[in-house]
Parts: sequence; C-alpha cells; structure tokens
Amino acid sequence: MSGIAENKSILRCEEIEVSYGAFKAVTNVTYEFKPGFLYGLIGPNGAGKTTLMNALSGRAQLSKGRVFLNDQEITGQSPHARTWAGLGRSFQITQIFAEMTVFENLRLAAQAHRFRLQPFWRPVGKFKEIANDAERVLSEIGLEGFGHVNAGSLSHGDQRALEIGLALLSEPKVLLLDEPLAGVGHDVAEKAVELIRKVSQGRTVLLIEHNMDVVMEISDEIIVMLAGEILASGEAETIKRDPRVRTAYLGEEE
Ligand SMILES: Nc1ncnc2c1ncn2[C@@H]1O[C@H](COP(=O)(O)OP(=O)(O)OP(=O)(O)O)[C@@H](O)[C@H]1O
Repeated sequence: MSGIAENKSILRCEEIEVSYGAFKAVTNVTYEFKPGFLYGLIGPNGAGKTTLMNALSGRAQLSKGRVFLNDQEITGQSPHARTWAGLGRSFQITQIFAEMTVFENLRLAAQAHRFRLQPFWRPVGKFKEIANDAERVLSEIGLEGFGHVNAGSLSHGDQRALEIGLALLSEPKVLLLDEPLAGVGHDVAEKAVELIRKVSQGRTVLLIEHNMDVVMEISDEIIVMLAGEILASGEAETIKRDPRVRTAYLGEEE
C-alpha cells in the first residue's frame, strides 16, 4: 500500500465482501474516506448500502476484505469496540427508550461513554460531567426545550435528531447515518439537513439518503452503489452527469 494514500484516509475498506449464502450483498468494495468529508451513499433499493454500512460498523460479517480506522485494522472487531475507537452510527430503526425523557436517554448514553473512559471515577464530579455532556448534546441537536419530555412523545423528526444525539455522545470521529430523514415530513426535513451539516463539522460522515436533492446539496462526495458494488463516486456535478449513473440508477437513457 502507498504510505501517502494511507495517511490521508480516516476510514478505509479494502476489497470487502458480505455474503448471505451464495448471494453477495456487497462485493469487492474498496474505498478511502477522507477526514472531515460528508459522503452521500446512494443507489437503488437492495444495492447494498446498509450492508456496506454494517460491514464498516461491524454489524455484518465480512466474507472477504479488511477495514481500517485511522490506519488501525478493525476487521473482526465488535460494533462496540469500533464505537469506542471512534466509529459511531445511528440507526434506521429507532433505538431510543420511549418511556424515558429525552434528557434521560442522553444521560444514559453519556454515562456509558464516561464510565468506559474512566471506570474508577470519583462519584462527586461524575454526575455533573455526565449531565453536562447530555446538556451540551441536547442543545447541539436543537431539543433544548424538550429535555423533560418523554422521548416516545417527540415528533418523528425530533426522535431522529435524538438518535443522532445518542450517537454523538460517544464522540465519534466518523459518523454513519442510515437514512436519518426517513419518514421525516417535508416541513422538518430542512431542520434535519441543517443538523446533519452541523454534526458533520470536524468529523467524517457517511450518509445513506434516498432524497436526491438533499444528497446532492449536502455531500462533498457521492458514492453510488449498484448490485453490491461501487458504480461511481465523485462530486455531485460529476455524478449527475455520469452516464452510467444516469442509466443504471436515475433511470434515464444516455
Ligand atoms: N441478513 C440478510 N440476509 C439475507 N439477505 C440480506 C440480508 N441483509 C440484506 N440482504 C440482502 O442484501 C441486499 C442488499 O441489502 P441492503 O439492505 O444492504 O440494500 P440497500 O441498498 O440498503 O437497500 P434499501 O435502499 O432498500 O435500504 C438485498 O438484496 C437484501 O435483500
């Protein structure tokens, strides 16, 4: 491997493959994710986007290939170990505790992170710092007024924001977002896009999103998948003009 290329990427996968029996959901994917970039991952249903994200986060087992975070090989590490190493993710399916308040949800995640960092903390400062972490993220995700509301009674859009907040509490360097706008109404989508922009400051984000306008507007680089492989990648304008993408994905003839 070239030393220069390795130093430039924060996350890298080499020739990865995920198989379900004889079916290859992801095949021969090699990619370097640069620090501070926002990547939009697109492709038709079943193209392998979520599987690729799962392969990076450790939720899908590789049948081939390797994954590196900051040049450290993480192939075979558990999702938890990867989270601790700086690879965070939020899910397509809601992960929040509906019966607990928004603040309690955040505080639990903050507590898990703090205890992992410093398991032998003195209890005196502990609760204050955990509460501060939770407050900071509450404001970062724009839910300041909702700390005491039960998470289950938040609007769908605010629940998605809370999920992003839970992921932020592990202080990820790389954040994987699987359809954070899914089911979010038009009226709040703009707010959600702003949140994604905000959380992408100073970190690398990989975003799966079906809304093409959003992806084209927000991404520094777009990765197009088709049938388990990367068909094309590049800036929005390049991708929009790519005849392979237009034919295979956007459904247009050249
Ligand atoms: N656990 C599994 N067992 C068997 N097949 C699976 C499994 N998970 C995914 N697949 C298959 O792998 C392929 C890729 O699925 P994946 O969910 O990664 O696609 P996607 O691009 O994220 O699609 P969508 O946009 O619909 O979410 C699909 O054909 C899917 O049916």
